[in-house]
Amino acid sequence: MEHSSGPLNLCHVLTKSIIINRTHMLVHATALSALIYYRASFFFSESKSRDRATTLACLTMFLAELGLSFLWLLSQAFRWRPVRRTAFPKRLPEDKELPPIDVFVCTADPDKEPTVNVMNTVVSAMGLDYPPEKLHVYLSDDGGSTLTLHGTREAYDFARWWLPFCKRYGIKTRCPKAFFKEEEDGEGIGMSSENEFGSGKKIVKEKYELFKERVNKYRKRHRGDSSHTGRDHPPTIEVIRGNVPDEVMQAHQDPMPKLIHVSREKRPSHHHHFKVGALNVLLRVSGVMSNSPFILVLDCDMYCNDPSSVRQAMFFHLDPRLSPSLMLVQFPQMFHNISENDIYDSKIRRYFSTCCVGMDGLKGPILSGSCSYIKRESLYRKPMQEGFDLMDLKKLFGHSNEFIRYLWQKEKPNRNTIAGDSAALMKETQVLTSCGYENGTNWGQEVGFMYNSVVEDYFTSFTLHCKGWTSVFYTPSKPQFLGTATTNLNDMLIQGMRWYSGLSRVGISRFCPLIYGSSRMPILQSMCYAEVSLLPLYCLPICCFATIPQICLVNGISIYPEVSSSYIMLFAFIFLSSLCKHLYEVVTSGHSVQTFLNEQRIWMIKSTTCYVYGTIDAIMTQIGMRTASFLPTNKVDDDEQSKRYEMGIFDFQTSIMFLSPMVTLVILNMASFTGGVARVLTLGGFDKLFMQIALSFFVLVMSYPVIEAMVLRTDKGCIPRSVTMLSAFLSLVLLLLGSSFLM
Ligand SMILES: O=c1ccn([C@@H]2O[C@H](COP(=O)(O)OP(=O)(O)O[C@H]3O[C@H](CO)[C@@H](O)[C@H](O)[C@H]3O)[C@@H](O)[C@H]2O)c(=O)[nH]1
Ligand SMILES: [Mn+2]
Repeated sequence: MEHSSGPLNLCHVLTKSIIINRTHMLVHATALSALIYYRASFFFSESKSRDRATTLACLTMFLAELGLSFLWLLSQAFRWRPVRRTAFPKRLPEDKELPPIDVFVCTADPDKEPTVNVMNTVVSAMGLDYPPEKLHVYLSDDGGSTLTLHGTREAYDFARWWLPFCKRYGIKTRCPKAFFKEEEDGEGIGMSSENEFGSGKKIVKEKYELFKERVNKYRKRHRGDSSHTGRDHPPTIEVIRGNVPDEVMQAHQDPMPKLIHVSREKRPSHHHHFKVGALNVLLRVSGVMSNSPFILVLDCDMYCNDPSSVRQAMFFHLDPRLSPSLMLVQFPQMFHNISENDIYDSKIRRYFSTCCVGMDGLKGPILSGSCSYIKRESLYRKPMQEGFDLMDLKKLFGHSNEFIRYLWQKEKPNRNTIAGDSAALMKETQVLTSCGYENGTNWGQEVGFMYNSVVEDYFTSFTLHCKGWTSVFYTPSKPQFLGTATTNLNDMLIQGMRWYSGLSRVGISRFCPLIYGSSRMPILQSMCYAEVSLLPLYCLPICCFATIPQICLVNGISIYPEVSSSYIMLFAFIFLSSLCKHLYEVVTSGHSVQTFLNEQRIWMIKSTTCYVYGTIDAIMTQIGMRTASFLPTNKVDDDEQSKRYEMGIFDFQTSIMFLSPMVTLVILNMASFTGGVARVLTLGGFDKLFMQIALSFFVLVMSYPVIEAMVLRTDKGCIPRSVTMLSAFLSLVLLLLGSSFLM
């Protein structure tokens, strides 16, 4: 479907990065081999100076070093062949040749996900720069809330004013909330309010305020009067027509994209599989309503910031060189509420600028759950797979003949675009959204988005990559989507715990990427998947590094080479080489040294909190002692917390479960650093203990915000005295236990 001569897009291999990365890999790997040789030879040498304590401590550290080296090795797959993509907008086919699109927006909890914000996402999706008759927006409401349904109707009414306004004046920011904020901040398109645009803007602003007011009024009036809950409700499907009768809207007869509200049936007796269950329901409902070959998946907070994203995705999906095996085009998740300092690494820079870019040069990035244009067919079968008989299809997809009839849209795309909500069609959708529909089928196992992990995005794209599909990562200069990032420690750690539990669950299951993936995809691609799923395992070496050298230091046990030995250079080199490489990656991705420090610190914090709990949770879920859970992340701002975040001040208002391990380790390092310095001053042995003193010092420098919140701060975000006392006690116990174990 190429329009004019030349391809729709190009993929550039980043040669300079490749040379630097591979050279660094070679040098660093050589140094690591030397370290392994040094440690191993220690155990095989016949030294008299070796006592039980030193052997035990050195053995544990050796295992920790091996663990770190293994994870480092896996992470090199991302650095092997990074690429960048460009596209040629002028070569895209004309509108009439473009395929239809279904947009899936998921929401679950009107308390944590404010309805007005969800509707902003919905309206921004309706505003995508695409022929309206080819665009269908499906909103999944997992909470089964009448507020969301009411809000959707109101949003549709508002969109009737908003979309023509955007079209008329070429407005690029089609999320109303973002548009009005830009205008307030003086970043808008800057026409005076005297002219036609000004009066048009005044009208839509009034309509927007009215829309917000009506939604909020409804929320107040109907709070708590619903007879059903988020876990127990019947299905409802509604093709939205708005609250205002059509004749009132005479002036706005422009064709509008279809908006469909879907709330699947949920019963306590049936596992609903959280977001991924909702996505599979949308897949079926849209399958009988519009059945578009491409699907944009959005979280309810991820609004479309650039209406052209859909066309940008088509540069790849319509490219005949890529298209036969291309399952998805992933845009980076970006966030509108990140402060300059970004103390919690809410941007997840490493993932989007190193991992995704690196995987793009292999078989393609992991699905990120949002901001991705997915090919419907990829969720149904392997690339180019033919030959199913009807019984096979029913076993895979369930008993709906209607759904199966429209399954292979490829032969005749767009044959079932919503003509109206005829009674028969509505009845069919009720069947498809019922909670028992999937019984005895292969939904979530063979077809659709995959169950078995709360990180459905990761696991779905893993299985699809295993089946031979590929994906593309594309980062245009303007952020295509903007979401709400977690900007306080508590939300970040809770979200992290869910992610790392879901990821480790895959890592420890039969789908472990290194085993299951390596025979089904190139080894480098499976290493990337493995690194992501085993990421929480960083907790093991990091917790060793934060305790063992320190306990040994207090006891005068040396576990590193002496300052006078040349081997100390080896340890120093490995330490500096990994820090420098990280710094290089941060700086070349356009970030500051401060970002580098923040990322290091957050990595340490996560390693001692959510990586640990995530792994424990995954193990318990795997052996059946727990059931998986997915509490939606809070998307409501707390003013005081937001202020602290903006100022770059850590907010430690979180549970004791997260605080105590972190604070315990910091206190242990404080104690060992002071004890160690006192020891070398009085008893000598600086030469032997220097590395351990330096390590404790490094941990303390990186943990400065924790120390400050413990010792100096008294505001609401500080670390409570009780936690400090408990942690001091725990670190004493740790020190005594460790010492007695070693002695
Ligand atoms: O039972 C549920 C729970 C959540 N959601 C929706 O899922 C989306 C993502 O949930 P959120 O709470 O924002 O989780 P995050 O951790 O921020 O989401 C990231 O991680 C998820 C995997 O854990 C991915 O699905 C997301 O796309 C990705 O942005 C939201 O729109 C929710 O409304 C549901 O529809 N049903
Ligand atoms: Mn989210």
